[in-house]
Amino acid sequence: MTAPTALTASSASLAPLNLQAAIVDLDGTMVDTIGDFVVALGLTLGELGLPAVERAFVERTVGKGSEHLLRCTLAHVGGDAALYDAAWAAYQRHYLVINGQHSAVYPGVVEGLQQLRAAGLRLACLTNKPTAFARPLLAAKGLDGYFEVVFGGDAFARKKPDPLPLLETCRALGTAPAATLMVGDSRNDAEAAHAAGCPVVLVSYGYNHGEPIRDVPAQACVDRLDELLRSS
Ligand SMILES: O=C(O)COP(=O)(O)O
Ligand SMILES: [Mg+2]
Repeated sequence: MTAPTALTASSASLAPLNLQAAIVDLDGTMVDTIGDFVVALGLTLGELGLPAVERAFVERTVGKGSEHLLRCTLAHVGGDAALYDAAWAAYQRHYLVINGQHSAVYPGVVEGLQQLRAAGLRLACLTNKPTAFARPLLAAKGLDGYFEVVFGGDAFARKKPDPLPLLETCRALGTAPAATLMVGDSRNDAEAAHAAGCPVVLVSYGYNHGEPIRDVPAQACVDRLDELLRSS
Protein backbone atom coordinates (compact mmCIF):
# COMPACT_ATOMS: atom_id res chain seq x y z
CA MET A 1 0.00 0.00 0.00
CA THR A 2 1.05 3.60 -0.40
CA ALA A 3 1.72 6.27 2.18
CA PRO A 4 -1.10 7.85 4.16
CA THR A 5 -2.64 10.75 2.32
CA ALA A 6 -2.13 13.45 4.91
CA LEU A 7 -0.03 14.03 7.98
CA THR A 8 -0.40 16.44 10.87
CA ALA A 9 2.11 19.24 11.34
CA SER A 10 3.76 17.29 14.19
CA SER A 11 4.41 14.31 11.93
CA ALA A 12 5.03 16.15 8.66
CA SER A 13 8.51 14.64 8.56
CA LEU A 14 6.86 11.25 7.88
CA ALA A 15 5.35 12.44 4.62
CA PRO A 16 8.11 11.28 2.24
CA LEU A 17 8.51 7.85 3.85
CA ASN A 18 5.89 5.95 1.86
CA LEU A 19 4.99 3.84 4.87
CA GLN A 20 3.70 0.30 4.46
CA ALA A 21 3.39 -0.77 8.09
CA ALA A 22 3.59 0.31 11.70
CA ILE A 23 4.97 -1.56 14.69
CA VAL A 24 3.28 -0.37 17.87
CA ASP A 25 4.66 -0.77 21.40
CA LEU A 26 2.23 -1.80 24.16
CA ASP A 27 3.08 -0.61 27.70
CA GLY A 28 3.15 3.18 27.92
CA THR A 29 2.11 3.58 24.27
CA MET A 30 -1.30 1.89 23.95
CA VAL A 31 -2.10 0.94 27.54
CA ASP A 32 -1.21 2.57 30.87
CA THR A 33 -0.23 -0.62 32.72
CA ILE A 34 1.61 0.78 35.74
CA GLY A 35 -1.29 -0.25 38.01
CA ASP A 36 -1.04 -3.88 36.87
CA PHE A 37 2.72 -3.93 37.48
CA VAL A 38 2.34 -2.38 40.96
CA VAL A 39 -0.39 -4.83 42.00
CA ALA A 40 1.35 -7.96 40.63
CA LEU A 41 4.67 -6.94 42.19
CA GLY A 42 2.93 -6.15 45.50
CA LEU A 43 1.29 -9.59 45.61
CA THR A 44 4.61 -11.25 44.71
CA LEU A 45 6.63 -9.35 47.31
CA GLY A 46 3.97 -9.93 49.95
CA GLU A 47 4.12 -13.67 49.31
CA LEU A 48 7.90 -13.52 49.87
CA GLY A 49 7.54 -11.47 53.07
CA LEU A 50 9.02 -8.38 51.42
CA PRO A 51 7.70 -4.77 51.45
CA ALA A 52 5.66 -3.43 48.53
CA VAL A 53 7.23 -1.20 45.92
CA GLU A 54 6.11 2.33 45.12
CA ARG A 55 4.48 3.34 41.85
CA ALA A 56 7.17 5.90 40.93
CA PHE A 57 9.87 3.21 41.09
CA VAL A 58 7.87 0.96 38.75
CA GLU A 59 7.25 3.83 36.36
CA ARG A 60 10.96 4.58 35.92
CA THR A 61 12.01 0.89 35.83
CA VAL A 62 9.47 -0.61 33.42
CA GLY A 63 10.33 -1.02 29.72
CA LYS A 64 13.10 -3.60 29.58
CA GLY A 65 10.91 -6.64 30.17
CA SER A 66 9.36 -8.28 33.22
CA GLU A 67 12.50 -10.21 34.21
CA HIS A 68 14.48 -6.95 34.41
CA LEU A 69 11.68 -5.24 36.35
CA LEU A 70 11.52 -8.09 38.86
CA ARG A 71 15.30 -8.25 39.39
CA CYS A 72 15.46 -4.47 39.93
CA THR A 73 12.48 -4.62 42.28
CA LEU A 74 14.02 -7.35 44.43
CA ALA A 75 17.21 -5.30 44.74
CA HIS A 76 15.22 -2.12 45.47
CA VAL A 77 13.32 -3.64 48.42
CA GLY A 78 16.38 -5.44 49.82
CA GLY A 79 15.35 -8.94 48.72
CA ASP A 80 18.01 -11.61 48.20
CA ALA A 81 18.79 -12.19 44.50
CA ALA A 82 18.53 -15.93 45.28
CA LEU A 83 14.77 -15.37 45.63
CA TYR A 84 14.49 -14.58 41.92
CA ASP A 85 13.25 -17.96 40.68
CA ALA A 86 10.51 -18.17 43.30
CA ALA A 87 9.63 -14.52 42.70
CA TRP A 88 9.39 -15.05 38.92
CA ALA A 89 7.04 -18.01 39.34
CA ALA A 90 4.84 -16.05 41.76
CA TYR A 91 4.91 -12.92 39.60
CA GLN A 92 3.72 -14.73 36.47
CA ARG A 93 0.93 -16.41 38.44
CA HIS A 94 -0.28 -13.13 39.94
CA TYR A 95 0.13 -11.08 36.76
CA LEU A 96 -1.97 -13.43 34.68
CA VAL A 97 -4.80 -13.17 37.21
CA ILE A 98 -4.86 -9.35 37.47
CA ASN A 99 -3.72 -8.61 33.88
CA GLY A 100 -5.61 -5.55 32.59
CA GLN A 101 -7.68 -4.94 35.73
CA HIS A 102 -5.57 -1.95 36.84
CA SER A 103 -4.78 -0.65 33.34
CA ALA A 104 -6.43 1.72 30.89
CA VAL A 105 -6.16 2.35 27.16
CA TYR A 106 -4.81 5.87 26.56
CA PRO A 107 -7.09 8.43 24.88
CA GLY A 108 -6.76 8.45 21.09
CA VAL A 109 -5.35 4.92 20.78
CA VAL A 110 -8.39 3.23 19.20
CA GLU A 111 -8.90 6.18 16.85
CA GLY A 112 -5.19 6.20 15.97
CA LEU A 113 -5.14 2.46 15.19
CA GLN A 114 -8.27 2.85 13.07
CA GLN A 115 -6.62 5.68 11.13
CA LEU A 116 -3.44 3.67 10.53
CA ARG A 117 -5.50 0.76 9.20
CA ALA A 118 -7.66 3.08 7.09
CA ALA A 119 -4.45 4.50 5.59
CA GLY A 120 -3.61 0.98 4.41
CA LEU A 121 -0.83 0.24 6.90
CA ARG A 122 -0.19 -3.30 8.16
CA LEU A 123 0.04 -3.36 11.96
CA ALA A 124 2.17 -5.37 14.40
CA CYS A 125 2.36 -5.10 18.17
CA LEU A 126 5.89 -5.49 19.54
CA THR A 127 6.42 -5.31 23.30
CA ASN A 128 9.10 -6.33 25.78
CA LYS A 129 6.27 -7.78 27.91
CA PRO A 130 6.06 -11.60 27.76
CA THR A 131 3.83 -12.71 24.88
CA ALA A 132 1.64 -14.64 27.35
CA PHE A 133 0.85 -11.34 29.12
CA ALA A 134 0.54 -9.24 25.97
CA ARG A 135 -2.04 -11.28 24.06
CA PRO A 136 -4.68 -11.46 26.84
CA LEU A 137 -4.14 -7.77 27.66
CA LEU A 138 -4.76 -6.72 24.04
CA ALA A 139 -7.85 -8.94 23.93
CA ALA A 140 -9.19 -7.62 27.26
CA LYS A 141 -8.83 -4.05 26.01
CA GLY A 142 -10.39 -4.76 22.60
CA LEU A 143 -7.15 -3.97 20.74
CA ASP A 144 -6.20 -7.42 19.45
CA GLY A 145 -8.14 -7.17 16.20
CA TYR A 146 -5.94 -4.39 14.81
CA PHE A 147 -2.76 -6.48 14.68
CA GLU A 148 -1.64 -9.09 12.18
CA VAL A 149 1.11 -10.25 14.51
CA VAL A 150 1.86 -9.81 18.22
CA PHE A 151 5.37 -10.44 19.55
CA GLY A 152 6.45 -10.26 23.19
CA GLY A 153 9.87 -9.90 24.77
CA ASP A 154 10.34 -13.66 24.78
CA ALA A 155 9.56 -14.06 21.07
CA PHE A 156 13.14 -13.46 19.93
CA ALA A 157 16.66 -14.00 21.28
CA ARG A 158 17.02 -10.35 22.30
CA LYS A 159 14.64 -7.59 23.40
CA LYS A 160 14.40 -3.90 22.44
CA PRO A 161 16.64 -1.77 22.41
CA ASP A 162 18.32 -4.46 20.29
CA PRO A 163 17.14 -4.10 16.68
CA LEU A 164 16.52 -7.85 16.29
CA PRO A 165 12.82 -7.82 17.35
CA LEU A 166 12.06 -5.00 14.90
CA LEU A 167 13.90 -6.68 12.05
CA GLU A 168 12.10 -9.97 12.76
CA THR A 169 8.76 -8.18 12.93
CA CYS A 170 9.44 -6.50 9.56
CA ARG A 171 10.29 -9.94 8.21
CA ALA A 172 7.01 -11.37 9.53
CA LEU A 173 5.09 -8.50 7.91
CA GLY A 174 7.11 -8.71 4.71
CA THR A 175 7.89 -4.98 4.80
CA ALA A 176 11.17 -3.09 4.48
CA PRO A 177 12.38 -1.44 7.73
CA ALA A 178 12.60 1.96 6.01
CA ALA A 179 8.87 1.70 5.21
CA THR A 180 7.89 0.41 8.66
CA LEU A 181 7.16 3.00 11.34
CA MET A 182 7.95 2.21 15.00
CA VAL A 183 5.57 3.88 17.45
CA GLY A 184 6.75 3.78 21.04
CA ASP A 185 7.15 5.59 24.34
CA SER A 186 10.76 5.05 25.33
CA ARG A 187 14.41 5.26 24.42
CA ASN A 188 14.32 1.45 23.96
CA ASP A 189 11.88 1.80 21.10
CA ALA A 190 13.83 4.66 19.50
CA GLU A 191 17.24 2.99 19.78
CA ALA A 192 15.90 -0.27 18.39
CA ALA A 193 14.25 1.59 15.52
CA HIS A 194 17.35 3.62 14.65
CA ALA A 195 19.52 0.48 14.64
CA ALA A 196 16.98 -1.44 12.53
CA GLY A 197 16.59 1.42 10.02
CA CYS A 198 12.93 2.08 10.91
CA PRO A 199 11.55 5.62 11.28
CA VAL A 200 10.18 6.23 14.78
CA VAL A 201 7.50 8.40 16.37
CA LEU A 202 7.33 8.64 20.15
CA VAL A 203 4.34 9.43 22.36
CA SER A 204 4.76 12.13 24.99
CA TYR A 205 2.82 10.43 27.81
CA GLY A 206 4.45 7.02 28.46
CA TYR A 207 7.34 5.71 30.53
CA ASN A 208 10.88 6.69 29.56
CA HIS A 209 12.99 5.57 32.51
CA GLY A 210 12.35 8.87 34.30
CA GLU A 211 13.84 10.92 31.46
CA PRO A 212 12.12 13.53 29.23
CA ILE A 213 10.99 11.77 26.05
CA ARG A 214 11.56 14.87 23.93
CA ASP A 215 15.32 14.47 24.50
CA VAL A 216 15.20 11.19 22.53
CA PRO A 217 15.85 11.60 18.78
CA ALA A 218 12.81 10.65 16.68
CA GLN A 219 10.94 11.74 13.55
CA ALA A 220 8.16 13.19 15.72
CA CYS A 221 6.63 13.19 19.20
CA VAL A 222 2.82 13.14 19.52
CA ASP A 223 0.44 13.59 22.45
CA ARG A 224 -2.09 11.06 21.13
CA LEU A 225 -1.94 8.26 18.57
CA ASP A 226 -4.75 9.87 16.60
CA GLU A 227 -2.48 12.88 15.97
CA LEU A 228 -0.15 10.66 13.99
CA LEU A 229 -2.18 10.59 10.79
CA ARG A 230 -5.00 12.73 9.59
CA SER A 231 -7.68 10.62 7.91
CA SER A 232 -8.94 13.27 5.47
O1 LIG B 1 7.19 -5.04 29.93
C1 LIG B 1 7.90 -4.02 29.70
O2 LIG B 1 9.04 -3.90 30.15
C2 LIG B 1 7.32 -2.92 28.86
O3 LIG B 1 7.10 -3.34 27.58
P1 LIG B 1 6.88 -2.38 26.31
O4 LIG B 1 6.99 -0.95 26.72
O5 LIG B 1 7.97 -2.82 25.38
O6 LIG B 1 5.48 -2.73 25.85
MG1 LIG C 1 6.67 0.99 26.17
